[in-house]
Amino acid sequence: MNTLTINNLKLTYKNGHQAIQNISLEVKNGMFGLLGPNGAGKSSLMKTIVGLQKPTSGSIGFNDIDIVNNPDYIKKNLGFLPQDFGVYPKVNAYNLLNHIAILKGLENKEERETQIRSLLEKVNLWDYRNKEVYTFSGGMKQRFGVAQALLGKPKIVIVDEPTAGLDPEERNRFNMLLSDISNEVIVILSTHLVEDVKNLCSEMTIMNKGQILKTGKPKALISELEHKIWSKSINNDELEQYQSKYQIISKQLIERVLHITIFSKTKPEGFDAVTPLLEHVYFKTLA
Ligand SMILES: Nc1ncnc2c1ncn2[C@@H]1O[C@H](COP(=O)(O)OP(=O)(O)OP(=O)(O)O)[C@@H](O)[C@H]1O
Repeated sequence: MNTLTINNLKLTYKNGHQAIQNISLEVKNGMFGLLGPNGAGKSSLMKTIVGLQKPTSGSIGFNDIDIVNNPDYIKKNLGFLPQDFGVYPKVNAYNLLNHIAILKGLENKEERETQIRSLLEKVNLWDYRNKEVYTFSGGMKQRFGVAQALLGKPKIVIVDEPTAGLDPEERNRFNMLLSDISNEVIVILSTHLVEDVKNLCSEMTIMNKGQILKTGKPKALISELEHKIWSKSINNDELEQYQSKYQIISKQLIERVLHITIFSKTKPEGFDAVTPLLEHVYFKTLA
């Protein structure tokens, strides 16, 4: 079992912006969802975990090793799947993996070949090993990204906005692959999509403005909202009046009619009960 322990972490950028404000978290093997809107501080937190920048204060331990002062330990055990690799060179999948493996320090040729073959098979790209990666579809590129992230058998894998730009089928395939690898390693999934967290993560945290607002198992967080979510269709010009009276957590146009969803511990007059979803947890937490 791997454990990542973050204690009282703070990060203030040179311009004075406090991107991380006193974060504490414990993450173990499995898929951990880091959910928050753009600018919440997710990337700042990831970059600090992987040692690309030092925190202003606080500690980060990985398997009981202080990785703020020993960033090499996390770097050796890390797989990173960025949102976008940018431009791929005109190199086929096999050779590109081989190149990355060498950069990652996999010196033994036989060991490299065994790992590359097994990873390409795992991500269903073995038959495409001689194709240049830049010709791959979005889903194939993401699966290639998983293969490169897993080279060197990392103990922690960080994935940034992984399903952006994938069609639903590719997205399912990719999600199953992530779920499969998370049995043995920590996978941190950074995203602003509630959907990905709902489908994949056994633990999650909601972050905004550099702070952790809520942490727990998605199911448990949803059940906290049982019998507290209500909806009603209203006229557009009634919105202000409802806004002043209720805690509105979302507004939606359905067939041009405005529906509001609110949080209330008791049933408000004229509202219908709604089965709570992770979306409600997210919007209630951010509200
Ligand atoms: N190098 C930097 N110097 C100053 N401010 C920064 C720097 N990097 C990020 N920020 C600011 O810190 C805040 C958090 O940014 P961060 O990129 O961590 O958010 P995020 O949750 O990853 O968002 P996104 O999903 O858009 O990447 C933002 O307000 C951003 O403008």
